[in-house]
Amino acid sequence: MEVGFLGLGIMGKAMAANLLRHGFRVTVWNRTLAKCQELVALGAAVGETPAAVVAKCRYTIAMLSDPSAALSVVFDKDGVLEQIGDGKGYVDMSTVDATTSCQISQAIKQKGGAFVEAPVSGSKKPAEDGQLVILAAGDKVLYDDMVPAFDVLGKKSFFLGEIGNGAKMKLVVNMIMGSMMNALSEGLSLADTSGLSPQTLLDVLDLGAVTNPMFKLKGPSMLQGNYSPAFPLKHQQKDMRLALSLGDENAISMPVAAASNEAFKKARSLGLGDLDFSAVYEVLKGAGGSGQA
Ligand SMILES: NC(=O)C1=CN([C@@H]2O[C@H](COP(=O)(O)OP(=O)(O)OC[C@H]3O[C@@H](n4cnc5c(N)ncnc54)[C@H](OP(=O)(O)O)[C@@H]3O)[C@@H](O)[C@H]2O)C=CC1
Ligand SMILES: O=CC(=O)O
Repeated sequence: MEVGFLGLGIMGKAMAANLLRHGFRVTVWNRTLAKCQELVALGAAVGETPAAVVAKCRYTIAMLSDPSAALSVVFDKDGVLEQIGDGKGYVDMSTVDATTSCQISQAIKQKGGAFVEAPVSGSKKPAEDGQLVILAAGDKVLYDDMVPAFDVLGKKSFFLGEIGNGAKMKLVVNMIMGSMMNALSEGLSLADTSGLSPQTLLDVLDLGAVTNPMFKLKGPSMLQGNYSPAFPLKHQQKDMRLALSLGDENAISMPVAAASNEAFKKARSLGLGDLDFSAVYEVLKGAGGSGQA
């Protein structure tokens, strides 16, 4: 199977490499073209523009930072729309809002192409290991065509029906994840300032009802101040913002998510946006704990 791949950031690079490892022929494009070289070394071909990739490949996957990047790659000059058409499929796996996804879907369908949104749950390591959870929606025929690729990229894929449902599901999941990260950060800070060992807190949490892979993975590195980015904080804040907007549209009160969003915004204002989202701990330590914000 030949696929195009647009966007070689933390996730896109790992996902495209995984497809190559599993025998897919992959043509890559990245806004900063130099980043394609690592994939070329693994056997990828390079397309000079998104349009060139779509012209060459029947199926093209995108993994881009946010709604504005997702729209730009489709609608701008040399974008996906210039070459999409009958018999071609476009699969956007970026985390965006439902409105962005619907806009892309309508434009692609108008040109005769097929569209699936397929954001993923799971971070850098699951992307490297092909263990993502894929939250797809849109054209069912294209979804079925993509199953061999989804089987390589993920451990499970859900087909959620009409366009927008994948985007919304992803935002709900990440809203919960961001709030949990804030709760963990506050707990570590409270333990520390009240004379308890934060490491012992992690050990206690791990044995009780709230144990989870995220606390297990992130907790120890947070205590070491290691925020090497797997999931950049600026993207988590984008997801909180988009989830809150979904809450606004549906008149759902989300005080916990709103407070968490404020902490992520504060972290961004302190220049922590490119670090891992667990760096929000630095803000919560600064708010009352022993650490420096
Ligand atoms: N990291 C993670 O753990 C996870 C991330 N996600 C989601 O996946 C998406 C990608 O995340 P991640 O790989 O971490 O992000 P990165 O910031 O590492 O990569 C972002 C990618 O988007 C490209 N890009 C940004 N702006 C534009 C633009 N205007 N036009 C064209 N390309 C652009 C970047 O190109 P360039 O190299 O030129 O900057 C890069 O390829 C995001 O939506 C994120 O929320 C989902 C699950 C997990
Ligand atoms: O979007 C981030 C993730 O870990 O999932």
